[in-house]
Parts: sequence; structure tokens; C-alpha cells
Amino acid sequence: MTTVGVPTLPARLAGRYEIGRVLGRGVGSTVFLAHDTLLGRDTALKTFRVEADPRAGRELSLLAKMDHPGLVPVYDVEEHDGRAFVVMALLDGGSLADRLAGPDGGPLPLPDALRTGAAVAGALEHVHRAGVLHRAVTPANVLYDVDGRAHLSDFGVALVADAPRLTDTGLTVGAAPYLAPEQVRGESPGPGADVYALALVLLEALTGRRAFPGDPLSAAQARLDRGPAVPDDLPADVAALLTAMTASDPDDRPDAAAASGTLRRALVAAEPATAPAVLTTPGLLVAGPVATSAGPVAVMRGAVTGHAPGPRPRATGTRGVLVLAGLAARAVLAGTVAIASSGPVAEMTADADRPAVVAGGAAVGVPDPSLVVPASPAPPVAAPPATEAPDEDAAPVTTARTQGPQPVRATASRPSATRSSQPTAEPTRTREPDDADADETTRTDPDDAVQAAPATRERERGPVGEVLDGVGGLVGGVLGTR
Ligand SMILES: Nc1ncnc2c1ncn2[C@@H]1O[C@H](COP(=O)(O)OP(=O)(O)OP(=O)(O)O)[C@@H](O)[C@H]1O
Repeated sequence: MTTVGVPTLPARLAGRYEIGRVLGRGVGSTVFLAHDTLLGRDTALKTFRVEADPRAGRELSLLAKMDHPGLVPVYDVEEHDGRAFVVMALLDGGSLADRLAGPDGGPLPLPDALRTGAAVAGALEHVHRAGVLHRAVTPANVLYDVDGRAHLSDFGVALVADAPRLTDTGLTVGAAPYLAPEQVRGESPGPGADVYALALVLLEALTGRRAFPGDPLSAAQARLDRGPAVPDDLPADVAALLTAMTASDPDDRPDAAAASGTLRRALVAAEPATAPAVLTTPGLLVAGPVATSAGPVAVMRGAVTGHAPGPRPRATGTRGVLVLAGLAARAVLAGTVAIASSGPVAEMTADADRPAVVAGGAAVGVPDPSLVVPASPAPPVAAPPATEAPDEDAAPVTTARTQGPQPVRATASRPSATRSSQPTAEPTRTREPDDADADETTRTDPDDAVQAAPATRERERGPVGEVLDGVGGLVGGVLGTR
């Protein structure tokens, strides 16, 4: 139901990137295959629909400075006609959602699921340390590179959603199937919400079906009543971890670092010969098998076991977005459904894995009155998020970075703004130049068309100017709290 058009771009952006076919589209973005003629490699170039503004630029800056193997390597951030585009590593191994729902899809083997989970948990640990919440940990946002390594993707919400207003009004954005209970209750989420979402993603990877199936609202509300079913044939430490990660109280959940550690240890036990090379984070090499345990899982809730294998996974086309708000919210995209009450307001679109485009205030979409129902029994909570983003005037990320070089200015002649600058992480491979198809860039959304313009290396100090000073590594998070 997404009505995002494909922007028309010039054949070459920034004098350097030859635009090819569309790789995918998000709520507020389009991702193109783009060939970097300077470095001779294919990349993924993501354009955004919204007009860039200083806050969006700041969000990009924050995210672009992150540097972790479990995030998507960002090579460059540029502007074209006042709109930002980001050049990333091309991850052409498909998404976890693809793997679960494809022709040969189904539950992942335990080592694959653990490897994926450890990579994402490590990325979340890094993101959280920087004061950012991802808020959209879903199978669709876990992308694999050509080597099968998982990367947490999608920071589109940081640009699409109005982050300041989101925070100001206490809005919560997330993908309905993976919302944490506190989000369903309309409370401001902290890092624990990402941990909860990761647990549901992992359970889905292990079972081949959603932990809370059904329509978005039912699925969201179900988790207020119970925890997800955890298969009883999992290793005990993995089952205990998943149970703890889905504790109803976010304070009872392990943090991402603890989850990452437990998953890595479980992977070594499950597949000792191959785990370390893929999963160790910079500076942390696992030399061999280590004892498995529940690790740093802090609190154990009564385990729900006995989960039987279910039917084939749901199609990814049933995605829907749930946005809970302390105030009446609006969805920018057409086709939203408002579920209003005096309490939290839920809004949905047909694309459930995607965070909605939300800006506090009046509704933009046309809600179906027949679908207006109470959203949640809990009152809205305007408590500040648990993770506070750094002050606007402060250097927001530098204190959180734990590895990698200091960011350097991204320029057309500087190939160093790549992950290869990271000494302990292998660069993600990209495909050789092959299939750029500029024809597909000619479709036009009149609301969104980016006017063709001569490519230029003349960069104005626009909203993403700060980003251009800071691109140095990997990006994957979504939306920071302020
Ligand atoms: N680095 C990448 N390499 C290859 N394909 C990518 C890359 N990033 C995104 N894509 C493709 O583009 C699609 C859209 O990605 P994007 O991050 O814009 O949106 P999304 O995650 O689907 O939704 P939203 O941004 O609305 O939450 C993805 O589903 C994926 O198929």
C-alpha cells in the first residue's frame, strides 16, 4: 500500500555514481544500484523523499559516524537538489525476510540463526552505546552480504520521521510484529525495545514463523498478555536468553552486549570450526570453543516451551506498521488506519515491517472510521527515553566509538571513507560492475521527482554538510532519541 514513487535521477550523481536499477524501496526512500566510477565498484545508493533539514542532517551525521561490522558500511553521503543520498556497500545476499519466505525458505539452521543474531546484537550494542535506538529490528532490515554475513540495515526513519517532533510528543515508532510491550503500551522505548525485537526476529528465524502472528493490532496486544513461545529443542542457554530478552519488563532484559556475548558463545558451541571468523567483533577474537552457559542473562521469566513447528512463514507482503502515540498522530503516507482513543493512538499501514512516517499533529491520511478502536489499555506515558542522544552542540558519537579511525571528510577523490579503513574488520565485498540499468531510473513520481541536473562535485554546505565531515564507517541504526 506504500505509495512511494521512484524519483527520477540523472544518469550520474555527484559526477561519480552511475545510477542503475532499483534495488528496493522503503516508506520514504528508494535504493538504487549505483556504480562508483571513481573506485570501480557497485554500491547501493539510497535517496530520501523528504526535504533535508538540519535535524535530518544531524541524524545522518550521528549514524554515519558509527562503525561496526554488523552495520551497513557507508561510503559517502551527498546532496542532490537539497536532498540527501547515501552511498552504502552493496549487500546483495538478500534479507532475513527473503531467506525465511523464499522458495527454499524456512527456519534457519541453528548456527545460521545464531550467527545472524550475534551480528545484529553486536550492532545494537554499538548503536545503543552511541545513544541511538534502532526501533526497526525486523527480518527485512537484516541484510546479508555476499559472504553471508548479516548487517543491521535501514536508518530511513531517521530521515523520514520527524525525530524531534517524535520525541517531543512521545510518539513511538516501530514495526508492529516486533514491538516491545512497553511500546504497545505507548511508553517511550529504551534499548530494551530493540533487544525484545531482536528476540522476536531470532525466534522467527529459528521457527520460520512470527512469534506473534495475526493482524498487527492483535499481534501487538498479544505480547501484553504473554511471552512468545520458545522452542524446547533449543540449547538451554539460547532458550534462556530468548526468554529473558522477551521479558515483559525491559529492566529484566539483558542488554544487547550481553545478548551478543551469549549468542556468540552459543554459536561457538554449535559450530566451533567456523564461528569466530565471522562473528567476533574488532578486538575480540574467539580462539576456539568456550563453555556455553546462560551467560549474562540477568533475569529469567518462566519459560514458555513446547512450541511446535508451524506452517510456512507468512508472506512478507503482509507487513504493517503500528505507531503508538501519546498524542493523536498522523501518517504521511496514504492508506493509513488510525486506531484512536483518548489514550495511545495506533496507526497502521499495510507495510508492517516498516516504521511509519509520523509527525505529530493532525492526520494526513484518511482513516477508516470503522477501524477506530481503542489501541491500548495503558495510558500514554511521556517519560523520556531511556537512551538520551547527546546534546546538539556536543560531538555526539566520538565518546561512544570504540574502534576504527576517526571519521574523515568524504570526498570524491578519497576512497578512505570505507570500511576498509577499519583495521580489524574485513571489508564487505561488492560486485563487479555489471548490471547497471539506468532505464529504471526514469519512472517519476510527480511529488518526488528529483530534477535532473548536471552532476557536480561542488558541494554546498547544506543540511547534510555535517555528515560530509563525518562519514567514516558503518551505518545501520534508525532513529536516535534526543
Ligand atoms: N545496502 C544495500 N544493498 C542492497 N540492497 C539494499 C541495501 N539497502 C537497502 N536495500 C534494499 O532496498 C530496500 C529498501 O531499503 P530501505 O532501507 O530504504 O527500506 P526498508 O528497510 O525496506 O523500509 P523503511 O526504510 O521504510 O523502513 C531493502 O528492502 C533492500 O531490498
